Amino acid sequence: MAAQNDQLDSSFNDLDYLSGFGNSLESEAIAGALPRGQNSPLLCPYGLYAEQISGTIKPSVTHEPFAPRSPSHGKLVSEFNDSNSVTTPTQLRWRPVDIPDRPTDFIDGLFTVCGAGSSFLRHGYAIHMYTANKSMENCALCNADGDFLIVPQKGRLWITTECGKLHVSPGEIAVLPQGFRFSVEMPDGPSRGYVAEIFGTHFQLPDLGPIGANGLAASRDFLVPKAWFEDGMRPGYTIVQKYGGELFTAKQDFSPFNVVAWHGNYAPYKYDLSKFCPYNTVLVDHSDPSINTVLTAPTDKPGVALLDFVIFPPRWLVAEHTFRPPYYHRNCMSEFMGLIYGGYEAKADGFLPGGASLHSCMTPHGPDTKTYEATIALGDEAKPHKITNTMAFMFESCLMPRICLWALNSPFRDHDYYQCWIGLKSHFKLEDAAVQNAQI
Ligand SMILES: O=C(O)Cc1cc(O)ccc1O
Ligand SMILES: [Fe+2]
Repeated sequence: MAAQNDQLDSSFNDLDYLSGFGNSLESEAIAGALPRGQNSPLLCPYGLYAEQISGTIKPSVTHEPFAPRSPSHGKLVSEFNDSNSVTTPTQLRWRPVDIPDRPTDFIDGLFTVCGAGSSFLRHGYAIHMYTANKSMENCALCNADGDFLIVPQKGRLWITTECGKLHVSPGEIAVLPQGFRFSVEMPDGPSRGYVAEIFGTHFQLPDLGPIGANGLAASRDFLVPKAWFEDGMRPGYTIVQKYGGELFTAKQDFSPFNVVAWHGNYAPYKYDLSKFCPYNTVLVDHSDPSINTVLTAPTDKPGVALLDFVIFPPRWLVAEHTFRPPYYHRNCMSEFMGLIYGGYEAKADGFLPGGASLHSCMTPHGPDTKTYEATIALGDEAKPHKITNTMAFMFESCLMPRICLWALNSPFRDHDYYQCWIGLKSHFKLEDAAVQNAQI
């Protein structure tokens, strides 16, 4: 490899970021590299090419034609229909999927669980998971279908993008908008995580409404990489293009991470979930989980999300004479849940870090029997209580998901999930009601 930034090997240590959500930013790895006063000068500084999305040493078009990737991947879906997925209103749950022993990088380890709509029609979403153990080598992924929101559950991800480097640990998330080329290193080896992909829109911060100016995720905690580039020949470098859920490859002889400077408000970013400032009830009742929305991808209907990313972080539970765990419910949104670490307040067992559950539109769900009974046994004596060591999350959509067959038939599927509610007994006391009514 020829001339590169000095700190290539240590470049993920002590990374410095730009900050702010949706801000127009600019970054130069070499001072003076950004064209000033215009975007397309006849000659750019230092002999660079200007390119929309990036300002590069060589434009990204200089590659050989794309061809279907071999071996084909086969487990990524971006248009959900009866050729690749099925529907069921049944409550679904999965144990954490084992991380393979065979060398598997982020691309090979990625598989779709469920989703709705179509990347071709620019409306919908896909929920994927990955289990992998090795860095992508001499290749970069470019997703033409949509934006990726990556939630690592195990193992750090060192992500090189055309805008620079992001160092993402479990407990943090990264968003890689449509069209950016990126490469994922896995410094910890065995790694697992969740990915929400949205078609046709981008994530926003939720409107804070009556909360006012402060709270939930703060704009300044979203971190954007600083420009970083590498120069020189990289023979046999592969660009993997995800297009319509299929993967295509094209060869080029240089690294795509050759962007010396960039500006604009379209950039990858990361966010540390521990920075989230949760709001909740301070007297009675249980809030709708949308109160804990970190990011939302809207539809054209105000207030109806294509995909909300909601978290259940450590927090105080203080509500009086209230059933504090999530209430029993069925609702118009479909809820995919994952657990990054710890336990989840509605499930005493069976919902494990790295596992997942899906409760689709109008499918009833809620706390398992053990959680219900423990809550009732504690009764109204429950003091303010802090739930700690927990980070669960939900991808919630107004579109009804179809489920990929490999997820439905997975050996990690918990076929006994329904048993967690079967023991819920009727506590209805008809005699008490009769006595009370007689007294009136
Ligand atoms: O179903 C779930 O566990 C998610 C959820 C949590 C909560 O606190 C209230 C409603 C809800 O859907
Ligand atoms: Fe729910």
